[in-house]
Amino acid sequence: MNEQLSASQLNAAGHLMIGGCDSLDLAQQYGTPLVVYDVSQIRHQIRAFKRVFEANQVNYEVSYASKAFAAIAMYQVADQEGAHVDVVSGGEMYTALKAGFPLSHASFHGNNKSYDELVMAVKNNIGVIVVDNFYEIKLLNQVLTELDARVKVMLRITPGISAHTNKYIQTGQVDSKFGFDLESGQADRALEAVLASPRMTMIGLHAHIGSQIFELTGFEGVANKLVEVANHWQQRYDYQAQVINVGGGFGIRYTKDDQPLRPEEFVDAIIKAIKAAVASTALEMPAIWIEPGRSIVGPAGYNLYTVGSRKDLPGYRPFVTIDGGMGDNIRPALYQAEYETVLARDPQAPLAEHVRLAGKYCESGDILSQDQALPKTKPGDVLAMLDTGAYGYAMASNYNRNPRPAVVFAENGHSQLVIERESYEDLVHLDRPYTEAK
Ligand SMILES: Cc1ncc(COP(=O)(O)O)c(C=O)c1O
Ligand SMILES: N[C@@H](CCCC[NH3+])C(=O)O
Repeated sequence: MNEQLSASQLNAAGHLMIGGCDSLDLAQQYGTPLVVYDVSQIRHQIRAFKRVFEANQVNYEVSYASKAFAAIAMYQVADQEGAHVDVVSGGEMYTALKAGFPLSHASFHGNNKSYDELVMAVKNNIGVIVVDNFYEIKLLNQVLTELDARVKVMLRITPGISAHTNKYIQTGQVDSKFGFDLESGQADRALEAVLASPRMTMIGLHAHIGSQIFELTGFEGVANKLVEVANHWQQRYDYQAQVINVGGGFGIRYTKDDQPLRPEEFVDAIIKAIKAAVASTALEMPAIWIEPGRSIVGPAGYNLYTVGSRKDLPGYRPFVTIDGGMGDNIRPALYQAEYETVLARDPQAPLAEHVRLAGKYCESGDILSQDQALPKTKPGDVLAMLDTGAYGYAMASNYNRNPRPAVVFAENGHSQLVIERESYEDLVHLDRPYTEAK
């Protein structure tokens, strides 16, 4: 059986179970394509992160990077688990507010926050704004003056560390579009500007080097770099950072070729690196914040699809086509991301062939998997793609005017629809007829 599944995930009939629910029943009840989250896996990972901090006796926040999957239900689960969240847009903030998530427990990120978004954040008592650039410092000062308000801020630093990951998801290299550069002195000037603002309370510094990272060295590098900056700021400006936020990026296992550490092992190493670095300075130990997205929701997510057409060509790997594709998961087309897929009614069935799993979109690049070993399949079979919970639904589109799938949360044998499937009516809801201009 696929190594990413455990025997406990099969029921007596041999079907794949997700959150204690039979995946075939879920496909039947809610239709496909369907995104299903095993909620207890989400909770389990948040708790595992918290335990590492507690074992190391440091103050902390586990800030769920909600861009990985944002929905009212997800913000509710984050809140139930006492997680902090990171939001990157007015839309994520709005969704969190609708979920009743206290924005005072959220950080607001982004390299081009708009005036309206800053107003929204400040009016709703955002916990902290992670300031990215000089334009934002000016705009935020303006907003704070107009609203006669104060806000906590952190500065996002570009640490000059290139993570070994797809270049589209690297963010820590010197010429990244995010954050203040250290070498050129931008970061110092940003600190001066923030300390000079009577309305901003500077609480700490942030860096994020990228996503789906497997090596510890990048994380240890960023930990050391942030302590070095904090130390420099204390010596030069008498400013003591209360928080060091190392971002997220902990890699997860998508296929058998991926052998990452457990997410909490990355964090343990980061905490130890920060503690050791701080011990060699006169700094007081700051709180450590992390911003995991993928590692919290990725492994908890499954995409269920129904098999339709098939194309066989002598000498070529066959195409097995499912009822979804790049509209519900752009990652294979965008990053050559790979996934494992199993036959939901019998993940243990002997593998019979290698196929290309094709999507239904009008695009040659719409291949979810270039080489997937599967048992013999037939139209109507349900396939379960594993570990799709991060940046799948979150990056879904309506390309070809295909409605986006439904999302279901499954836990302890119960399932609940948390995002409805889009209807054709939803697709035209915002359209307005055009009257020819004469
Ligand atoms: C600032 C920031 N924090 C956290 C994350 C979450 O990263 P990941 O989902 O890889 O944990 C990202 C995305 O890469 C990010 O840009
Ligand atoms: N969307 C990317 C990760 C980018 C994270 C955002 N900073 C992915 O699917 O891997």
